[in-house]
Amino acid sequence: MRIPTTRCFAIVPAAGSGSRMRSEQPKQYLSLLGQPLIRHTLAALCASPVIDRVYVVLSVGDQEWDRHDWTSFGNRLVPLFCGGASRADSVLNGLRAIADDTSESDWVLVHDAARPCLAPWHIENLVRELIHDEVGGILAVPVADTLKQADSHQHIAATVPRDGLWQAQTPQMFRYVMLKRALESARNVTDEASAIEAMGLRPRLVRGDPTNLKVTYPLDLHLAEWILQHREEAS
Ligand SMILES: Nc1ccn([C@@H]2O[C@H](COP(=O)(O)OP(=O)(O)OP(=O)(O)O)[C@@H](O)[C@H]2O)c(=O)n1
Ligand SMILES: C[C@](O)(CO)[C@H](O)COP(=O)(O)O
Repeated sequence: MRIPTTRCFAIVPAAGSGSRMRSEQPKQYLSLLGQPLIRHTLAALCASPVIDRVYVVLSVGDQEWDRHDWTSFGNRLVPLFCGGASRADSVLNGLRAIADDTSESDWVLVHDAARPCLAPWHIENLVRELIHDEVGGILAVPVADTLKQADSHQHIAATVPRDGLWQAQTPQMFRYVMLKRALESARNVTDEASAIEAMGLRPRLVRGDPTNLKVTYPLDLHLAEWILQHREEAS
């Protein structure tokens, strides 16, 4: 793939506590095929020829990071101990921390540390589709199941038409200055795209696939292991 002249940086929010995983360790450090889960995520991003540098946003008190050897990634990987109370805070703190190393028009790909099965083609498809886009966009997958709206007694109140509904993933790719301004003015956003939407803009949906899952619950760790071991079959 032609390397874009505009630079692309990755920011990896990795300062969460993983409460839904119900594990002693923050889930980003749980063992996945003998390596900390986060190493798979960082390896996928650092191996990409279209990403110039990977910044991983760790919690200020992260005790785990320094127990591992990250030297194989060289200077392509930069840890930032500036995680915040929410994922959006962590991303914004990361953007502020790299202000001197980026230009306003650089692209930023925000990717969850908790998505270790990111494949090269996911990154390449996203960058190819968005590199000349006015706004940017996200990897996402069309909803496949029928969706039900629950009432307060967990009975079905309604069936939600799934036409046009997509499940958001990461990376989410926006220009540095647009994303920083959007997150500085947004309130209670779940992802970068919703901050951009709050500015009245419409990010593009780039089709991914379910293998780029977010490890949220214990079962997800086993699914991620299977995906990484059966990458060819799974794609
Ligand atoms: N204050 C936070 C919260 C989350 N994250 C990161 O955002 C990503 C996606 O969030 P999620 O899956 O919700 O992770 P956790 O918040 O750790 O999980 P939980 O909601 O179960 O506590 C994860 O890589 C997580 O480390 C972060 O950097 N800073
Ligand atoms: C950003 C994200 O992965 C898109 O699906 C998701 O919103 C993260 O949500 P979480 O609650 O922080 O896991």
